[in-house]
Amino acid sequence: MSSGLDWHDARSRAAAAAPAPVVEVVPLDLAIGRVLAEDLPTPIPLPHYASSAMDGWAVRGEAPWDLVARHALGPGEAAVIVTGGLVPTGAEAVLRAEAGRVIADRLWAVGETGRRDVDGRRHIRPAGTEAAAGEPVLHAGALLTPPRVALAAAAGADRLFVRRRPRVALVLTGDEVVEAGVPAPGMVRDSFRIALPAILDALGADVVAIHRVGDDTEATRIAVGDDPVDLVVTTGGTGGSHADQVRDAVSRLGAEVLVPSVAMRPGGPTFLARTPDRLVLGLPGNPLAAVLGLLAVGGPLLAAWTGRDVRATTVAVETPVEGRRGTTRLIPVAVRDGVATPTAHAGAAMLRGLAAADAVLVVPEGGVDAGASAAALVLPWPT
Ligand SMILES: Nc1nc2c(c(=O)[nH]1)N[C@H]1C(S)=C(S)[C@@H](COP(=O)(O)OP(=O)(O)OC[C@H]3O[C@@H](n4cnc5c(N)ncnc54)[C@H](O)[C@@H]3O)O[C@H]1N2
Ligand code: MOO
Repeated sequence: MSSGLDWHDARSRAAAAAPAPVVEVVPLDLAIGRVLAEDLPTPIPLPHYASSAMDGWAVRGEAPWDLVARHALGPGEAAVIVTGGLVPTGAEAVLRAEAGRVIADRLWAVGETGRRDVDGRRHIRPAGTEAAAGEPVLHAGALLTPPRVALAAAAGADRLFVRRRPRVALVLTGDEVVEAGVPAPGMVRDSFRIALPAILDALGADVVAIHRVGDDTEATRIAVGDDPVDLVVTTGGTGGSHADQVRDAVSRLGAEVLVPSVAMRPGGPTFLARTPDRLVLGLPGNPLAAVLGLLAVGGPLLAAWTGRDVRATTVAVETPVEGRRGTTRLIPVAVRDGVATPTAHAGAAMLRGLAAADAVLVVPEGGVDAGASAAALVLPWPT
């Protein structure tokens, strides 16, 4: 395996490989977590009619008022109104229920509160105070959080134009991999079938097919090209030994290699290629190496593809972290009060280090001094 492409270059190339977004229309309940593809102007002002902010009476003119049941008030008239109710034309204020009293069919304002409600022309929410008709209330590229979808609903939307999530097939390679139970010596229990779809989901993509193949180039070629997907993520078989058939399989599909390997450790054998009809992200078989390859290269690819931000942060380190010449080191860290501590058992073939981590420290070749800050990848799952 060559030393690989520089970490930053690999990530830039991955981001640049993202295809133009495909737009689809989804109902509001399926829009949460998606990225809006077009600006959303509200067709109506928000609120779209003058409404009451309190339960009480809409009033016009001075007390006492005659109570009427009409949607137009003359001077000296009042009508019962509830919170959110349509304010009658001519109304100048809403007198709160607790600040008015009806005596012999006539309404009076009570006390200082009543006087303030009326004199201050209070508790009427005029139309258009939140947005004018035609004003965009959400912009293309917005991640559709629950309040943003609620805002779209308030503007009368039933469906939204969103970016389609990339469809992904997983191709898990390895003669020695078993999918259930306790593995015999020489066999390993699969780490990826459950974890990778969940991580890809968090990165904004949908795993729609999963293949298991042995260490066989032709079977791998067929599996990689099999499904109508946008991206294939493979595991194992990247390392350059005689059993590492994934690169050969992808080249048989006429692939252009975009990232041949990355100068990072672990995860260096990660590659990204483009066949005529799909992208292929090749992850190493070692579990930690695979997940870090996915975050390091798949992260910027899928961020650019789905219109989300690459999630990164900075953390401080208490003890110096050594760099490694020509390589970016990736170190799972626990983070407490902004200070990162490497987790134990973080070998490329292990999982405990990542299982205990809150972030992944990105150590440049010069290392990180004690007390200094360094970049860290944010893990796309709750920690
Ligand atoms: N001669 C060389 N050997 C290796 C090199 C190299 O450059 N030259 N690179 C090393 C590095 S770094 C890594 S990382 C691995 C990459 O390995 P592969 O991508 O080829 O993966 P495999 O050889 O198929 O498997 C490696 C390891 O991972 C285990 N594995 C595979 N699939 C799974 C799975 N689904 N769940 C859990 N574990 C899995 C597999 O059993 C092996 O133990 O190569 C180094 N060697
Ligand atoms: O880079 Mo490998 O990914 O060390 O295990």
